[in-house]
Amino acid sequence: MILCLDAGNTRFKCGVHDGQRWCMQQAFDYDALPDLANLLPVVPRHMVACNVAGSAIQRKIEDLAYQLAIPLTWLESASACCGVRNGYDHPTQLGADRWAGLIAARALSAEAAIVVLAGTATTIDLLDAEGVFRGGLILPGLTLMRRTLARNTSGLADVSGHFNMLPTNTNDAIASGALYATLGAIERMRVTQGATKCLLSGGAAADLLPHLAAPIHPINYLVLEGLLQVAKASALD
Ligand SMILES: Nc1ncnc2c1ncn2[C@@H]1O[C@H](COP(=O)(O)OP(=O)(O)O)[C@@H](O)[C@H]1O
Ligand SMILES: CC(C)(COP(=O)(O)O)[C@@H](O)C(=O)NCCC(=O)O
Ligand SMILES: [K+]
Repeated sequence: MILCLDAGNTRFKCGVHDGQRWCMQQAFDYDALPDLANLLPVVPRHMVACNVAGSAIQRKIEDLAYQLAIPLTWLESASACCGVRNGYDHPTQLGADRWAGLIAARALSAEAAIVVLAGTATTIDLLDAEGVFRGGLILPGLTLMRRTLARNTSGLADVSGHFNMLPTNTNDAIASGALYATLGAIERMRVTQGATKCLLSGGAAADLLPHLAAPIHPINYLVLEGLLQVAKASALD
């Protein structure tokens, strides 16, 4: 019984796996973290976590493990793990959530793939057919793009608009601009790297999905799948 926890900059994602299947997979606001023990369907035996949200969140996750009285394994980016090799100049600089996403992608298939995590930031990473992470992009996420425009202009507000190929009002122009920028980066990565297969995950994935060309594989909680692989490789149960 493994508790997998992915701490992102907006929310944390939590999954409980019983060795056969996920008993729970859910995204929570950080307010819920101190009480998470009461929200779990079962008592886990181990926790595997990754965190890109800073040291205060790290301490809260450590407190949770203490409260549950279970060992906590942190996933940190490294040179290699679970059949993936890390091509970053400094492998430990890579966000642990991206590393988990790449590990999950490799476990799902041995084909080359673009891994897109659409969260607070959007990351677009290339995993080649040999399991090497070759490099990737970091963009502001869709919400962050819209919010940044609103914060830094006097004429634009953060009001949700709709996607339009040729927007004719301000709100749609902002929403469509953020989508075009993100879709353009994904498609350009696919074309220039010759890897058309694309795995898509993250809280904003649903906004991107209708606009991306096949083959596109939406996967809920890809980072949790990567953490589970790490748990399995460490023979945690
Ligand atoms: N209920 C929600 N709460 C927060 N963000 C949401 C929600 N539904 C969709 N989103 C979108 O998902 C993004 C957060 O995705 P997530 O994968 O949880 O990010 P992170 O891993 O960075 O915390 C937000 O920036 C927003 O675009
Ligand atoms: C790129 C990120 C900010 C994404 O964070 P998220 O959107 O998941 O909250 C995170 O993976 C991070 O802090 N990475 C470290 C730098 C890097 O990956 O190069
Ligand atoms: K992300």
